[in-house]
Amino acid sequence: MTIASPPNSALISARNVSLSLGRAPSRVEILRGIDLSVAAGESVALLGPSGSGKSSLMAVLSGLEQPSGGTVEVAGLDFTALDEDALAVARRGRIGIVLQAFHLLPTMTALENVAVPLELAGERDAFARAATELAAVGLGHRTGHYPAQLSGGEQQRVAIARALVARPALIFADEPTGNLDTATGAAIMDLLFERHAASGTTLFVITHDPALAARCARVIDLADGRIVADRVSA
Ligand SMILES: Nc1ncnc2c1ncn2[C@@H]1O[C@H](COP(=O)(O)OP(=O)(O)OP(=O)(O)O)[C@@H](O)[C@H]1O
Repeated sequence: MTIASPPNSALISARNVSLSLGRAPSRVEILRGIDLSVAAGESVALLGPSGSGKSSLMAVLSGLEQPSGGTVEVAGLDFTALDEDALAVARRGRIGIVLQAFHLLPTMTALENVAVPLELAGERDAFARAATELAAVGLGHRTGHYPAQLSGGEQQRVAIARALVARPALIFADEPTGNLDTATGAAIMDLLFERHAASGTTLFVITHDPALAARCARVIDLADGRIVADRVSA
């Protein structure tokens, strides 16, 4: 008789993940045997020197990039078995991504930037939900503005509203405050942590900022493509 293994309760489960890019002799080993499990509701900071592979690991865990080896499961779905289109569908509604450069569409208003991805996903009340989300990040009075008419902090709020509006279980943020002054950056992080606390959203944040890392319950150190420390935050 075969005994079934228990269901994997981790929200993110990476096993022996490797990533190499380029061809020999200039092939670069970016991730080397990453094993990582993140439970639903955790807040995780990913630290490490420049070039250690943080953004690459995030790209692999969020389904933006396929690893060269190993497996990545998110919410029980084997990302490594999916093609690009299926990955895009899998990310939709499950994963929100916030990057250092806000990546807003310059020809769309704040409201359209937040609503359009939802609308493309077939949500009928996309604009109403986008307006609610913009109000929640303190931009209810700026919905008709274009990105160029907004400050850096306001643009990042729009990017956060866009990431949160589909109510994803998992938020990835890659140095979300890197382009902002300290006070604005702290306010932006408050938004992400408020959502984490209120909705149990799992938060995975890449940062160089020790103060920001200390706000996460768990801190992972990456060096040269490997996890070298995985600890409870001090
Ligand atoms: N498309 C690519 N082709 C070749 N090498 C790449 C590519 N993307 C990233 N790399 C290399 O992979 C390594 C890891 O890059 P990555 O951006 O993941 O590091 P990081 O830890 O996020 O760095 P930073 O803190 O500077 O953003 C770097 O040496 C980088 O030059």
